[in-house]
Amino acid sequence: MSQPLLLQVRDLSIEFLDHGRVSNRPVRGIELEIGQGEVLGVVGETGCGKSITAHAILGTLPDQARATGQVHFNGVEQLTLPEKLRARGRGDAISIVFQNPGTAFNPVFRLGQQMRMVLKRHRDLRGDEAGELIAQRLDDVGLTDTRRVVDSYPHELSGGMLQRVMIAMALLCEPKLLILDEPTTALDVTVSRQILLLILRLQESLGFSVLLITHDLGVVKATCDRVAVLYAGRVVETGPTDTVLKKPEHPYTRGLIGALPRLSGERLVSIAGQVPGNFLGLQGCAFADRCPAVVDTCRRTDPELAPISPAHEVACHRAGEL
Ligand SMILES: Nc1ncnc2c1ncn2[C@@H]1O[C@H](COP(=O)(O)OP(=O)(O)OP(=O)(O)O)[C@@H](O)[C@H]1O
Repeated sequence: MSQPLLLQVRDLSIEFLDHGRVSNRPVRGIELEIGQGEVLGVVGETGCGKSITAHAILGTLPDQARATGQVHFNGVEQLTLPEKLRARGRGDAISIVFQNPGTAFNPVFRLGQQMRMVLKRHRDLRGDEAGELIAQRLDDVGLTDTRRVVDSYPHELSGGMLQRVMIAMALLCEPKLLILDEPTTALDVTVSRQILLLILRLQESLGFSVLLITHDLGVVKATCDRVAVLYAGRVVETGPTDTVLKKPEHPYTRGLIGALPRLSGERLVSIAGQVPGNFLGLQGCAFADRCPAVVDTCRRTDPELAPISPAHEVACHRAGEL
């Protein structure tokens, strides 16, 4: 990576506790890096630990969860910081846009009021100054009838418009990192595409970094500089998007690529089997039961993430052989 590092996640593990005992370990030693102005895609099937990793980075894990490892943001370790000092608490550092805009807003306040509350809390801005910035951000996201938008309640706008407002709101405090958790899953294909292109355009002009969580490699291909493929709470392959998609080394990544829709109309090949329901007590490689290239070693030892070429890392005993 050529850019200076903005986010570095080292050996992040997350456990859930039930009556003082560990009931699940959905994240098991995740490693991620994002450079300044870079777009990183985090991809994997449902239940692989994508969202919960984002919550650990933000410092918004549920009370019964415990995170270990390191999350360095701008060189400052976040996991051990008091809540108020965390990057998330400052508003100008990390913002998040969730999948479902319908539940992200307070239904009883007009959208303009909600945006003003954000500016007052995080930037101590109010009055005309706040109004101008809100109008500018709404214009940036393609909502030109700003008066109507700020006077609306959330239920008065379409899903696509609300998603744009959510992006505008997330950018009000000029974050250095924008986390997008399946930002367009709830939208139809055309609107989803417009929103992703919009985010990329804003990312280029405003210069923030993006962590894009998705289960769709097609979206990663169209938008991300680098990609990290997650399986059962671990990164199994990571590298520049072009390299990983053209020369995938992990059988799981190959499976995800095989499941992408083709223009040629070829039949989709989905990966047989399912992600394990609970990752506690897993032995060996978590993908072994679904892997077409499994050998004995895979069932005994969990492979480490290791470089296979500059900037391209894979956690597979068979990497380079297949
Ligand atoms: N509040 C919770 N209590 C207990 N376990 C949880 C909780 N939230 C998440 N988990 C566990 O963490 C696992 C990973 O969840 P996560 O939401 O991060 O998956 P994901 O990869 O983002 O999936 P999706 O694409 O469906 O959002 C879940 O399968 C579940 O076992």
